[in-house]
Amino acid sequence: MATDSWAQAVDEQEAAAESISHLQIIEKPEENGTAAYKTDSSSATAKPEAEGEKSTDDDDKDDKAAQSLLNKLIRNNLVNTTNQVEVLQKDPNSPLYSVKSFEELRLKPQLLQGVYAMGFNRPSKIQETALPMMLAEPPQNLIAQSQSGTGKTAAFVLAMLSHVDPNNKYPQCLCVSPTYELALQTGKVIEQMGKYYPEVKLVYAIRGNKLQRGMKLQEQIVIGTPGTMLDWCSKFKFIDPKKIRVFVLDEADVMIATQGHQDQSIRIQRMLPKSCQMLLFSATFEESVWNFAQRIVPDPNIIKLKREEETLDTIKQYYVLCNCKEEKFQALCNIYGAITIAQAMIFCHTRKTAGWLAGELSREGHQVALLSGEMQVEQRAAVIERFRDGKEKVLVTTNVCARGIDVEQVSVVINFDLPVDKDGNPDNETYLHRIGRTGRFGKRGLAINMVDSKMSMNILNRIQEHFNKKIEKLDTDDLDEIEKIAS
Ligand SMILES: Nc1ncnc2c1ncn2[C@@H]1O[C@H](COP(=O)(O)OP(=O)(O)OP(=O)(O)O)[C@@H](O)[C@H]1O
Repeated sequence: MATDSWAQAVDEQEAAAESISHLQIIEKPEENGTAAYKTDSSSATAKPEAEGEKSTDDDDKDDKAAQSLLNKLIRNNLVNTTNQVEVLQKDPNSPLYSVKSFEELRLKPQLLQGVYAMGFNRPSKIQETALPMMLAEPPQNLIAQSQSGTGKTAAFVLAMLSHVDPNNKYPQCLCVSPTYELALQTGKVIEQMGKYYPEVKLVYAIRGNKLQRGMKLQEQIVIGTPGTMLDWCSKFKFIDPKKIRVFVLDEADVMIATQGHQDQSIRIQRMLPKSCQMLLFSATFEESVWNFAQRIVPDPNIIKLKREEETLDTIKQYYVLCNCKEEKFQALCNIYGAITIAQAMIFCHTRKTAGWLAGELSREGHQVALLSGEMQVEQRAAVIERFRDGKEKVLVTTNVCARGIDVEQVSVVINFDLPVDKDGNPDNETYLHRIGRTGRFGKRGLAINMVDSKMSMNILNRIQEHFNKKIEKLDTDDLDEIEKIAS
């Protein structure tokens, strides 16, 4: 499986490189690169199912690199937020510039053309402040945090492309990403944005991309994973770190979740000149990320953009009392029999239950999509896209996609199993993620929780208390009552 996807990724990469001939992988990864790829991308492929009814939530949730890649694959536009950016300047007395248009940035015409060709009309919220800082002379260091999809990648790609001197045939920008697949995604953005700037070339420092000993890279931008990047700078000396002008560390929160990446990144950073611009990006900013960020980026400007709060205000919440999963399924059939549901997402605690439920529902004639942790990220993205396009009306899943999919188009969310954490306590955050809406999508929604034991009733009560929002009881044997909830 991994071998196929490796081959496919290389094929796609090569096709892209051919169409934009100036940006290319300099060598085809060698055969033994496949094993290395597996190591590098282990976090992006699903782990085999554990025996029995163990929850899959933990491994799915912890698989940050896979989640991040999934988000990138299924995203079709910018995530807008109404929140304001928080800015902490290195020098609080220096004026703070913010731009409302790309013209104000005085970009090279080729780059402005690339930006517009990507369909960007104006800078995103984070870009408004981050871009002037990144493009300033002398260069300023930056730590930026904002949720996935707010325009961070596009921003640092533009900064890298602006800072390289295409006349100099050696690496000037290094960008490290947590996995091979994530590096490829960033590479694609560089290719798109640099479409009209053919002098600038890109190379991937990823395992499997073996270069001849003693060679010196001529590409101006090197993007890759920390281990290979470090080897290329120190062991093999393909890159002269002293000539690097911009160092980007992307997805810092994902990076530190992988053993060794933190140290490797710090070792790369130490080889760079003092004058090198250091940029670090992260979707979240817990203590550990912050500590790491400070080691990578000296004297930083800091930009933070809070994620839009989710709320249960516009959601009608119900629970149904059952005794076993068969009864829960029957309750579900009754609900489907009574009200018209355009699209629903159904969450189960285990892959086994999800698989069983999807089977039962399709036997009843529903068009069902199943999203499960053993699927590769690309397969998950394909399932989500089909569901988004309305090709299937019901999506049965474990937690894997709760964060990846825009649920605003889904009118009904069913918790076939209530979300609990490792210790069996209510997972309020996941509950909110599954059924909540952000202020922007004020549409009404319906959430139905299936309760099948005293324990799950207790969980439900605690969730209810936590959010201080009543969850009404629903009798699914009473058709009239079900009909009322849809009104
Ligand atoms: N100024 C802009 N105008 C319109 N679309 C934009 C703009 N900047 C970025 N985008 C698009 O928005 C989406 C998200 O951008 P980007 O990937 O840069 O965000 P991100 O914060 O880096 O998220 P992630 O870390 O998940 O990649 C992409 O499809 C990108 O092409």
